[in-house]
Amino acid sequence: MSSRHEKEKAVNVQVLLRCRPFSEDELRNNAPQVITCNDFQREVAVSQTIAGKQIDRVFTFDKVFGPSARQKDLYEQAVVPIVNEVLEGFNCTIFAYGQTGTGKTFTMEGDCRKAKIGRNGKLPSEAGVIPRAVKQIFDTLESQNAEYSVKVTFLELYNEEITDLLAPEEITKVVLEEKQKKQLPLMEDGKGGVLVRGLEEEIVTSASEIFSLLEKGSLKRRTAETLLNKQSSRSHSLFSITIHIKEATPEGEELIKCGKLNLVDLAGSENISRSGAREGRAREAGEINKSLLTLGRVITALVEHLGHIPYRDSKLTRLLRDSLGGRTKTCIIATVSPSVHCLEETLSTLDYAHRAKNIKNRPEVNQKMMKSTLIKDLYGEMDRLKAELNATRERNGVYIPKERYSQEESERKAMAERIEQMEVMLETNQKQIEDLQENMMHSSNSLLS
Ligand SMILES: Nc1ncnc2c1ncn2[C@@H]1O[C@H](COP(=O)(O)OP(=O)(O)OP(=O)(O)O)[C@@H](O)[C@H]1O
Repeated sequence: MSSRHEKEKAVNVQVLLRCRPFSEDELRNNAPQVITCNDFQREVAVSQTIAGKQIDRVFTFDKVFGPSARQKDLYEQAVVPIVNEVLEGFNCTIFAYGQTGTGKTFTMEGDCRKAKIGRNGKLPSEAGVIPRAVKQIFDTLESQNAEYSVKVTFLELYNEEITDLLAPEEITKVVLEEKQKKQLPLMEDGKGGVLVRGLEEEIVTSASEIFSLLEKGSLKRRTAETLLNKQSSRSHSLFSITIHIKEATPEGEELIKCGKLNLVDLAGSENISRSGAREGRAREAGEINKSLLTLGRVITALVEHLGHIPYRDSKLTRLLRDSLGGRTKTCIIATVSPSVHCLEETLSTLDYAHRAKNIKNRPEVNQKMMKSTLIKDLYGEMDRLKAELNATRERNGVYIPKERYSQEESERKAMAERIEQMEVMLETNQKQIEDLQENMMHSSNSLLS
């Protein structure tokens, strides 16, 4: 009975396909088109000529957005319901997956510099999922006159190292290299999840505040890319928004509802096939994208119902474990190019995305917390931070308990006073010796004369 009930609650990961328009380069080279999208039928057809024969393959997805689909269309049809669920207290994740240059960043961010809200309160047409979600969240919260708090984190994962894109320090090569050595570690949070130790959590009060943080984070990402010779197509970025909303029960009890939205721009998917083909050499060159490979393995293990799911094998899958087979609602946006030049990668993206449709999650609304419980949790968090601070002191300097510090400090002061007294005594004694010597000189001179 309970297993049937469990099955009823299982929800498949939603998978959308977006095909971008031809780029200027592809148009100039008259690249033949091999992809045809039928948005209404939710189908994508791939035409290939193998040994003179035309072979068509058709894939069906939960939604299909062809080259003429606008940012607004994708957002309204696919993301608005997801953000509403976050506001209802669910955790939701949206991944962008696809070959480099197929529009993952365009879909997730759009052009961030142009994504600011204009004077009329509207976003520009090229704004992507992140700015639109931010706007929807604040518009809803403000229209509900709700008491709420919103906090965001923004991190980059490159070569299994986590960089905080919201950390405040100045961006110089030295600072960045120093940071590369001291990567933020992942820790179990004791509730079955993980947390990134030391990650900045920014409390924000308006959409425009988030836009400037995003801009700062993206700038930091680009600067690091140039200074450290990184390749952006090999890094993953994770932008998370956590919302707490206060509600009152009819009995007047205060409850806190919590929802979280994760927006993930993955590394270019061609990195998996390439690193897979030349795994040994790629690993040496630091080219292998362990997180992307493990993501693929986790998906395989989930859809083939293998006993062991290798979440712990990479940081990306540890961070997003709950989004893959867990209690989070998940959506994957797979991006492809229409051109023949990308055919091989396009087919691999389509196969991968199609397989991911079989992953089942069991979304559960987060339990509302009593305000007093939340405060208790926050005290717990403060204790944890204090312990971390102590640990940091221990590592970076000499840490001694306060009592011992006070005792040693008063001993040090007493000693300094004694030294001062002795210096005065020494000076007086020296003066007396000099006086005596002078007197002796006088006496012997007068005796001689
Ligand atoms: N749907 C679209 N409509 C118009 N232009 C698009 C679309 N998708 C992508 N582009 C354009 O294609 C180019 C490549 O897109 P983008 O940088 O988003 O790719 P990407 O998949 O994020 O690549 P990378 O993995 O290197 O980060 C950009 O110039 C972008 O503006």
